[in-house]
Amino acid sequence: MHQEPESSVSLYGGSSPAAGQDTAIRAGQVPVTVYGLGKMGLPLATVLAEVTGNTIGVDVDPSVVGAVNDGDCPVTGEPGLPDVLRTVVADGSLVATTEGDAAADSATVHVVIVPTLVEDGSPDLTTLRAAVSAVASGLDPGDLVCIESTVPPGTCDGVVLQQLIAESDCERGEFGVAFCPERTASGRALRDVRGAYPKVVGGVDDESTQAAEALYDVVTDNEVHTVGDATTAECVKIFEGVYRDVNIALANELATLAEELGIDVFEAIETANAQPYCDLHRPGSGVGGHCIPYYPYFLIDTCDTGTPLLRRARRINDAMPAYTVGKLCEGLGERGLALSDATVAVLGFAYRPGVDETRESPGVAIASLLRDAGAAVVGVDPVVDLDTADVRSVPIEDLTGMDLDALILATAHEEFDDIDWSVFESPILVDGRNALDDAAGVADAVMTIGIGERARD
Ligand SMILES: NC(=O)C1=CN([C@@H]2O[C@H](COP(=O)(O)OP(=O)(O)OC[C@H]3O[C@@H](n4cnc5c(N)ncnc54)[C@H](O)[C@@H]3O)[C@@H](O)[C@H]2O)C=CC1
Ligand SMILES: CC(=O)N[C@@H]1[C@@H](OP(=O)(O)OP(=O)(O)OC[C@H]2O[C@@H](n3ccc(=O)[nH]c3=O)[C@H](O)[C@@H]2O)O[C@H](C(=O)O)[C@@H](O)[C@@H]1O
Repeated sequence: MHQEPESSVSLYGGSSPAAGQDTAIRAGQVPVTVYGLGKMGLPLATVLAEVTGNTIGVDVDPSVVGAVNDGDCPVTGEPGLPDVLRTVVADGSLVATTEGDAAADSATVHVVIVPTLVEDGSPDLTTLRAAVSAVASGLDPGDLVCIESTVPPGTCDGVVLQQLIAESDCERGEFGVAFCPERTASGRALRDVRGAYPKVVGGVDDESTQAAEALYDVVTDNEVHTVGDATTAECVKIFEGVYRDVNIALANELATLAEELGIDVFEAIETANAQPYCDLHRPGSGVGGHCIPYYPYFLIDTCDTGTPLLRRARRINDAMPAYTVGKLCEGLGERGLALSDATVAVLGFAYRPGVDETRESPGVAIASLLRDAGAAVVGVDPVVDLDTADVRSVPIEDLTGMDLDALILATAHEEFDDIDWSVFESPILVDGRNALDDAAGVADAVMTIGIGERARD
């Protein structure tokens, strides 16, 4: 499957001195297989192909594999990625396949970056285990397995390592396992993978850490931060995520206080953040994606130690879609209208601007609450194909001809900046992202999360 170098070089077990490993990686003597070619896996596989010249990408979705092998980029919204992908496919540095077992056979480095989702508050490692099974089928002594999927603490040591030993012919100590988290965000993935931030690596043993350090020293333009073990590295990634969730919850709570106090919370936040000891986040209609809303459960559900703050933050953020709908009800009530009699447009189903992802998305939750209350709902999103049965999807331009009682902005896509608000007959606007200041002059009522009545006047 991989290009057959004169001799494959293993990174684990000291078969080549550290100095030689860099050269071997760049010479294509370290064949790499990446499992998962999604929003993060494809940019990662592309960069690994750039630096190793000998990378295979595995995905279970034949359409993804087909597109990649045609040199087409199935991941949207990533500046620069289509061109780099086309180049590494054309020169043979990257080949995609659905055949995980075969791709594992010829690799000496295996990088796993498949989804780790949460079902009913519990982390679901089914997909991770499936990818690890493919790795096990081709695992050889000297191989290195790097887990980049975000996982609960203890997964590399307690799940991945054990599964590899059970499902391969290798013993502990013959191969390496390291956790090497992706500190990457959609929309800037290529830049982030190449080294916007230091790369963290932590192995199940010192040799794994050193082997992973050798690999990522070649991949990142930034530093490689080694930590004591894989569990510490897993915690680094999750701590970053729960820090964000808790701080967004704080911002959301302060926003509701600001409305009672009649101030503009954004002015207060911006002013407070002007000194280095404060980093208040932004309040809004909710917290979406398959990362930030999920990561707290990687601690809540897997640790015995109580996590009341993480739980409370999740409840506060999960309540923001209902809070947003509640503001609409207030506005409709002032006109003697009930939600069940209203026609409402929800602007934004993606969880954040420009990203084609709706998991845990606030806009989706808001539309569902509106429908449950009997409202007629239309949805508008420039990047997401709305295929929910109960929400009629309309292009932005069709909004102007519609008889709408209200519009709710759930996600501030830049395309919404061009909406001519003057064409609407005095609708109620609920601004979930403080992004509609242009509309204030024309809409009858703009109700912004975090801005009180007095501050609006
Ligand atoms: N999306 C993001 O902003 C970030 C995600 N991450 C982490 O990266 C991991 C992947 O996330 P995304 O790339 O966003 O997911 P995604 O949902 O965009 O892509 C996942 C890809 O994996 C494929 N796949 C599923 N099972 C597979 C298997 N057994 N073998 C091979 N491929 C398989 C799917 O077909 C899909 O193409 C997750 O653990 C996430 O926590 C980390 C940092 C940022
Ligand atoms: C700690 C951190 O900043 N993590 C980043 C995060 O990226 P992600 O794509 O999930 O976007 P995000 O900006 O965190 O937004 C998540 C959700 O939270 C909302 N959000 C975000 C920031 C904020 O101040 N207020 C707020 O309401 C967004 O609207 C969105 O619905 O999660 C990524 C991940 O780990 O998957 C991670 O790589 C990214 O660096």
